[in-house]
Amino acid sequence: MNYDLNKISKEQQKTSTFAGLKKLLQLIAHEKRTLIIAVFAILINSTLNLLGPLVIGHTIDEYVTKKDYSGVIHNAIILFCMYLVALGTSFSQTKLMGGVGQRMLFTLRNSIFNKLQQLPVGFFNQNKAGDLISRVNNDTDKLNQFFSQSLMQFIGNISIMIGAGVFLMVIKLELGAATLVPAIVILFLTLVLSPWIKRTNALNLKSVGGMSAEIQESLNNFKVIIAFNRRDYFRKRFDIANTQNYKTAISAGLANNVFVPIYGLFASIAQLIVLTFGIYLISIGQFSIGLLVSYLSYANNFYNPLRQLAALWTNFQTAMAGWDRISQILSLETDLPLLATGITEPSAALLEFRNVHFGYDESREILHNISFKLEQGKTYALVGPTGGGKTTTASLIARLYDPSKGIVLLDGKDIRTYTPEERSQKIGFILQEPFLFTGTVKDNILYGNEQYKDYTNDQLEKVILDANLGSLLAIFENGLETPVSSGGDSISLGQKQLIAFMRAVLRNPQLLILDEATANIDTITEKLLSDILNNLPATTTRVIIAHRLNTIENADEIFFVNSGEVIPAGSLDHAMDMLLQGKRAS
Ligand SMILES: Nc1ncnc2c1ncn2[C@@H]1O[C@H](COP(=O)(O)OP(=O)(O)OP(=O)(O)O)[C@@H](O)[C@H]1O
Repeated sequence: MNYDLNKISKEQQKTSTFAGLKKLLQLIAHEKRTLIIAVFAILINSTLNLLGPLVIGHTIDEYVTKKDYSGVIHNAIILFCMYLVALGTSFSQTKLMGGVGQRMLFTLRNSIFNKLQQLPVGFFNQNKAGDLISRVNNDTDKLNQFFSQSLMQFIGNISIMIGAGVFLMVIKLELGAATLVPAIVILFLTLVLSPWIKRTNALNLKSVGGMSAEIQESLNNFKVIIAFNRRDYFRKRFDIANTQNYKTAISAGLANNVFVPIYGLFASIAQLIVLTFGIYLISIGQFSIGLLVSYLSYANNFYNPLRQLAALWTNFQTAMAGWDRISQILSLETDLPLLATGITEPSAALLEFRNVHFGYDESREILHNISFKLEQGKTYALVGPTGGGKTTTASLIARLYDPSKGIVLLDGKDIRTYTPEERSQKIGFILQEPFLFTGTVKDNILYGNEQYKDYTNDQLEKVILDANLGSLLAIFENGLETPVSSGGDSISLGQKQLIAFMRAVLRNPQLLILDEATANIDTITEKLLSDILNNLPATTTRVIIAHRLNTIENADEIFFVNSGEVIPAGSLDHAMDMLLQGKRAS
């Protein structure tokens, strides 16, 4: 399945935008009350702004021309009160919408992060972490900016424009129609230019993601970069990503500002029309000076928001481009679905591969028609040349991936019918590169362990001793409280593997997979691990992947994994022969 977010087809993109928009509306559905109050506040604000010019025109025609200064002061006080109320409504809508924006940002980031947690390993193989981080941080912020700052200005400006347009038409129809002609041209230009604005902003967001991916990759590999003195290589790669970002940012900047002068020009043309046509109407006695002053104000009230709408519209297009990138993630379906029903048959085997085929992508099959059974309480070894398919086989046992054809049965049931919790309870997997996060040895041992999560150190130490893991814990200077950093750099690779080993064993799984789990451990500690493995409950099935054949000498059965085949190798000697015969991965 294609999980590469940068290779999503136009068709997929369309569906995901639609699904995404639906989801976006769902995200703010519970804010209905706040939104209604904010819209109400902005409508009051717009109405007051619209009434202002009418009061001014009326003051000129009724009081200024007749030199009635008490009337002027009276209307000035009314205007002042109107401006105060307008200020209050403007403040409250800003506050309300700021809250809506931040809450939406909060929910959205949580939704994306939750979605990322549900996606299968294939998704992370195909996408760069830096790009994903940029989507979670940067793209969501574009939406927040639109919701907290632009949306209400958008509604406010449109309502002022509609109101001003109505006043313009009502006061003098033919003058109103002439004043609004430039707006129709602007509307047409907006419709024509919008897709281009969205596209350039999408490219810019993509390049921000690309740059973030470069930074993340070089930071992750800084030791290798320094050791091989490849700083120049990464500098060049970053330079390319940065140049790309610079170019797309320039295009986006141009696209985002193109409307400002266009709108400005048309607003000025509209004012010229009002002045020329208005003065002509005054000269033939069909219009008053007060009305012309009001009229000019309404024309400004119509065209000024339009000018602001230029900026708001590009904000909207940027937000939508960001939303497209976010919704690409939110609309992804996992290819590891939980099946409601599946094959269930009584089986003596704890795990069975039945005619399993698998490839990481469609172009290349890694496992071809594999069938084998793992029985309860037995120890199995997977041996074979590098790249032969051992980790891939183990990954399918733990359902990190699903077969492209065939079926994996766990305890006689299709493995796809187990929830992730049930599956991880039954299967423990110690990966080649153990994952540790910042905390202590205790935090890392208890990762994902519901049973002992509230145990005190003393209680946990007792559990560790009972599980024969005491000798491993003793290797850590401060025992359970030994600090661990997320990269695991405060401890050695072998120590990391020991923590991963304790973590897996304490969960008491029915099936324990060790993928090169002792590759970085000294011979004495390896002997300790071997004793611990031998003393696991008699029902525990073990699958051991190892290059060092002495690690697997006690295995009940050895499988030779090579070139997409998993073949029973019989004895250790025979496995050794197969390896020595020079069978390499092809
Ligand atoms: N994430 C991946 N995406 C694409 N191909 C992969 C991926 N992981 C492994 N492969 C390919 O699958 C094949 C089998 O790899 P696998 O890691 O299963 O071998 P292995 O026997 O465990 O090797 P090793 O002994 O080095 O750990 C290799 O050709 C490898 O290139």
